[in-house]
This record gives sequence, structure tokens and C-alpha cells, in this order.
Amino acid sequence: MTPAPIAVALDAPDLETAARWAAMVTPHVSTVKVGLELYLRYGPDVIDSVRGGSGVQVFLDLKLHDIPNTVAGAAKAVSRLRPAILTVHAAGGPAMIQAAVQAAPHTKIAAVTVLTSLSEADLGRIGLSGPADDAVRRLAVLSVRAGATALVCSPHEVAAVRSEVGPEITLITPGVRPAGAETQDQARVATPEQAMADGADLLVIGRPITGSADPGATAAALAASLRRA
Ligand SMILES: O=C(O)c1cc(=O)[nH]c(=O)n1[C@@H]1O[C@H](COP(=O)(O)O)[C@@H](O)[C@H]1O
Repeated sequence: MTPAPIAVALDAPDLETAARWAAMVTPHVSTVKVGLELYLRYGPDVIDSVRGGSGVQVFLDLKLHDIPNTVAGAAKAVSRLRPAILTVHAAGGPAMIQAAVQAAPHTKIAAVTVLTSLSEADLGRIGLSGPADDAVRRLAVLSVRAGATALVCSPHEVAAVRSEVGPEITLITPGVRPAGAETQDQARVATPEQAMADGADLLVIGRPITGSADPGATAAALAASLRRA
């Protein structure tokens, strides 16, 4: 069976746990995501540990955000690990995004628009007043013009972003919670079925899978529910 378009966020405190979660979920999902917690603790070796010899895609979520020259150097440094996807913050601006794209030609650069943990009240506090949708769409268009071939946004904006950027751009949505699950620190959330129906290509799901009693079974159940939807 084709693995489901889910990236499991391996936000684990140690490498053994992350590798165990990865082995449990990889039969069911297309992608595993390594984020700051694991990468800052273990460095580049973490990538091979979570790949574990399987064909799973690795999404390296470092959310780079710096001047173009620094981001280019960082993207080049990690591109030798051949991650399928690497994140940068769209707010770093077009020259920074372009620098990442040029430095890592074999990796899909995904621009993070507005973090899914931010509510509209939070956005007002950081000076982005108005609906989240407006900021997300603006950053999405700017990122694609700068060469990003993937975007990260919440499920709330994915339909609007799809209509702005067309079918070729990979839309990645964290902030995904199965019906009834706790939202935790996520503010703009929807169910996996809703996110897919609205145009997401890849769902990022962490704690609802990794915090469950059996991450493998939970990933399999989510994959099955997406196939039915
Ligand atoms: O770039 C990301 O993956 C990301 C962007 C965003 O706006 N929100 C967001 O939650 N993420 C990541 O997606 C994952 C969500 O994890 P859970 O909230 O546990 O499902 C975490 O690893 C976050 O770092």
C-alpha cells in the first residue's frame, strides 16, 4: 500500500526514541520530520538513524532565518545529507529564500509562512494585524516568486494558498489534530481529512501519533482514515 502523505514529527528528547518511532511509523507514512530538538542535540548523524535503511523521506525542519549569505551556507551544509525537504522562514524575505534554493538544489525548500501556534491575537501583538489568511497568502506568493517549491501553512489557509500558487507547489500543513484530540500549543488547527480536502499535499502530525500508546497503530489508523476520506 502507498504510504500516506503524513510527515511524523519526531520531536523526541533522545535518538533512541526517535529511531524507534521512525521504525514504527515508516511502513504507514511517506515522511519523517527531524526538527530542532533532535538536530541540535545529535547533529547530522540523526538523519541516518531515523532513515534506518528504509526508503522514507526525511524532512529536515530547521526553519532557517538569517541573512541570505548565512542561510546559503547553512543550506549548503545540510544539503549533503540529502533531506527531501528543508524549511526556512518566509519572513526572511525573497533574497534569503532564493539563497537557500540555490544552495540546496536537490532539496525542496519549504517556506514557513505563519507558525500554526500563533492566533490572530498573537499576530496583532507582533505587528501583523488583520486576518492570518492575508499574511499567509502574502508570504506564500513572495516565497514562490523567490523559488520555494513548498510552503508550510495551517489547514485554515491551505485552500486560499492553493488558489494563489496553483497545483505545482507542495503545501504542507502542521496544526493537524484528529477529531477530539487536544490542540496543545497549536492555535490554527483542523482534522487530517479537512486539511487534505482543502488541498494539503503533506500533513505534519507529531504528538497525536508519538504521544499515543502505540505510534505504529495510530499512524496506520490515520493513514487508513485518509484513504477512506
Ligand atoms: O515547519 C513545521 O513543521 C511547523 C510549522 C508550523 O507552523 N507549525 C508547526 O507545528 N510545525 C512543526 O510541526 C510539528 C507539529 O507537531 P505536533 O503539534 O506535535 O503535531 C512540530 O514539529 C512543529 O515544529
